[in-house]
Amino acid sequence: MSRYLVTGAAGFIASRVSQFLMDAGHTVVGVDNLNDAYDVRMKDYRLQRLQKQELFNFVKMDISDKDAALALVDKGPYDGVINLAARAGVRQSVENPWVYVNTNVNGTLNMLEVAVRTGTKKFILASTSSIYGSNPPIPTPETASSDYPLQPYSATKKGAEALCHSYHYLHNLDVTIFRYFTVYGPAARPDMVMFRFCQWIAEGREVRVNGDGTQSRGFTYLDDIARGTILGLKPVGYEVINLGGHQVITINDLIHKVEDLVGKKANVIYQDRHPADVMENSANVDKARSMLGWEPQVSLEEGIPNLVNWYLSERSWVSQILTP
Ligand SMILES: NC(=O)c1ccc[n+]([C@@H]2O[C@H](COP(=O)([O-])OP(=O)(O)OC[C@H]3O[C@@H](n4cnc5c(N)ncnc54)[C@H](O)[C@@H]3O)[C@@H](O)[C@H]2O)c1
Repeated sequence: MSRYLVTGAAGFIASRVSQFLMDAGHTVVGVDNLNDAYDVRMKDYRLQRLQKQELFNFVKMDISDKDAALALVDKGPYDGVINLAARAGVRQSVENPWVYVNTNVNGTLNMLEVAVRTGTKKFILASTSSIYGSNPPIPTPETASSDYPLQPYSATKKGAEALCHSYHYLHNLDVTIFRYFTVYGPAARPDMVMFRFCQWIAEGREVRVNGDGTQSRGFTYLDDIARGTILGLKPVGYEVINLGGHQVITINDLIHKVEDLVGKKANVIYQDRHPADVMENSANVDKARSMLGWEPQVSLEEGIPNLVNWYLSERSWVSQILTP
């Protein structure tokens, strides 16, 4: 069985990736600094579930701290480093770009060093669809331009991707970069639209929508993303691969679906659209299909009820979670 270093392990995606790795019998060294980018109770919830399992070893640390990061060398060797820790989110990066550069660029550099210094052959980086800017071809292939990031978040991911390429070139590190499109599922990030809509509708709060709600998103279910990420552990050389859902839905239709499932009418307040928001996003996943044999399996018809039912079953505490 193998041993993987997973950063951001208390996070939405990395906690699921860690779970899937352990389900397959692998050991996970999970790293997270449990920062307060969003309500930390959500991170504690995910982490507690992982920490109940013997195959999980948690290290609380900041990946942007070089000395702390390099201490992970002594905890090696690893069969792969899966670097999913990041400051995520487009809008917050406009307000505090420094923390994004520290985590997403310096942190990735530190994890690349850990990989090289432990003789690790495989590195996975989480990147983002927002790297494609405001007007990419739809559905967006990996060949679409990512040369002109529109906010610091995308710019830091672009920098992280470039660092990965240099380590691949210099050290022959095998790298898979995943550009995830919008992800949703149980224990979702509270700053993202799916969680907010569930909470706001279920609790009778105002449902704030940026723009008129006609913008659409290709949502991808968490388990599909976690499965795809693990498929990316196979040797590929250096590849950038989209992982995204095959189904697109407008924000207004999403509200209607959640209303039906929760059994309450939403009190929708339409606000000005933020310039950092794109009108449409949807992934071309031909490359993931052909290189990894990956196919999204969970439809919105199945995935949205999974999230809403999770919310309702955990309502006693998730109703309190702060949604920025
Ligand atoms: N969720 C999405 O829709 C989405 C879309 C595109 C890309 N991504 C990328 O996928 C990855 C995972 O995203 P997520 O949605 O699970 O986010 P998340 O915020 O839930 O998870 C990230 C985790 O990393 C940890 N972290 C942040 N900075 C750290 C640091 N300096 N040191 C150690 N740990 C740190 C956080 O505490 C958090 O638990 C990120 O790289 C993100 O940019 C996510």
